[in-house]
Amino acid sequence: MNIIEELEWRDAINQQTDAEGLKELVTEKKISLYCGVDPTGDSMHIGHLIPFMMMKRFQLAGHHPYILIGGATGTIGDPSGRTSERQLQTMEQVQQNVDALTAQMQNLFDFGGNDDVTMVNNYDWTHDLTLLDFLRDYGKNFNINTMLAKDIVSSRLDTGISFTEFTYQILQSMDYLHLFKHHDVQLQIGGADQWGNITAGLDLIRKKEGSEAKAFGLTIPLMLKADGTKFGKTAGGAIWLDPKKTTPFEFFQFWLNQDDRDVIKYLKFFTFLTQDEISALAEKVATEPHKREAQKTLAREMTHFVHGQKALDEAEKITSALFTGDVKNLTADEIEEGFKNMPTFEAPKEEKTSLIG
Ligand SMILES: N[C@@H](Cc1ccc(O)cc1)C(=O)O
Repeated sequence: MNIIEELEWRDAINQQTDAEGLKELVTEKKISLYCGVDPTGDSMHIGHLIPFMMMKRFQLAGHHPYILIGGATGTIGDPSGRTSERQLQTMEQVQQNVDALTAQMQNLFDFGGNDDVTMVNNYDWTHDLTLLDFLRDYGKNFNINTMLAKDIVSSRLDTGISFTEFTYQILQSMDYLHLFKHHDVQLQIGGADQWGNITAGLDLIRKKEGSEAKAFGLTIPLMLKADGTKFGKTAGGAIWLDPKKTTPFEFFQFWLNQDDRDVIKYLKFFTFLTQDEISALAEKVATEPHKREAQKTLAREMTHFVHGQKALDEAEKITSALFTGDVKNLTADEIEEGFKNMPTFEAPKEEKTSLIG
């Protein structure tokens, strides 16, 4: 199974520009690929994590990921998936967020250690570009009609979109061109809402580098829950990677409480477990669902990946102490945290049948 076939098995592909071509390329050679994130906040949440988990899969298969932090694009703001204009952040805010996200990425990928990963910031090749060069070298290759037809823009035509946000797709396209030319990056991946930006980049590459240029795009599906509610959000808000915003115990509980109907989908999508390991867990969901083996494995794998072994041990310790009621070895803080984050189970509603009438 090559990496693309593996992603297909994991149901992790939404759209691809040339499925056969990409399969051929990844079997032929080790490629470089990239995915970007904008520093719009000081922490990623689990939604952001998804494309980077896919990058990690490529890396484990021997390919070379480039992680792009959008120090430039973050000063503009991607209009994708939004119904209204963003408020601009100050340059200082953007820089603080770049630092915070860089540190988080360093936790997930082992830079300078075993992981073969490169981190780049698009501010580096964007900040000294003059307005005239921008218009002559890049703007000239973008057709307004094509730009208007992209979902990102067309969905905003009623409410309005500034020239600044309208231009965002050009900035992201410049990144792909830059990485293609200077680092031989041949694939960009992103969430489902990135399709318009990714294909804009491919058009630019073909215009500047020739129609034969071998570059590809791939998006990852939007995660849906079986009960129809939004994945990754709880009553308390998003599930953050920053342990100060979502504690490792809360993070662990989030995964532990997934529905039987979703858990196998998430194991495939989020963990690095093999096909055989996941089939064995699917069997357990079917035969002994009360043991919640699949959920426990999901919670362990994810907490370990994001927070490491020590935090996982701690989360498991609080969970099992609360479960058995044996809390004497917990500190007051641990007990308080446990209770604060205890899942609330809704009692099944009794059917009321009226005896009269
Ligand atoms: N637009 C992407 C982030 C990004 C920025 C620059 C890029 O070159 C690529 C991706 C997002 O909002 O998720």
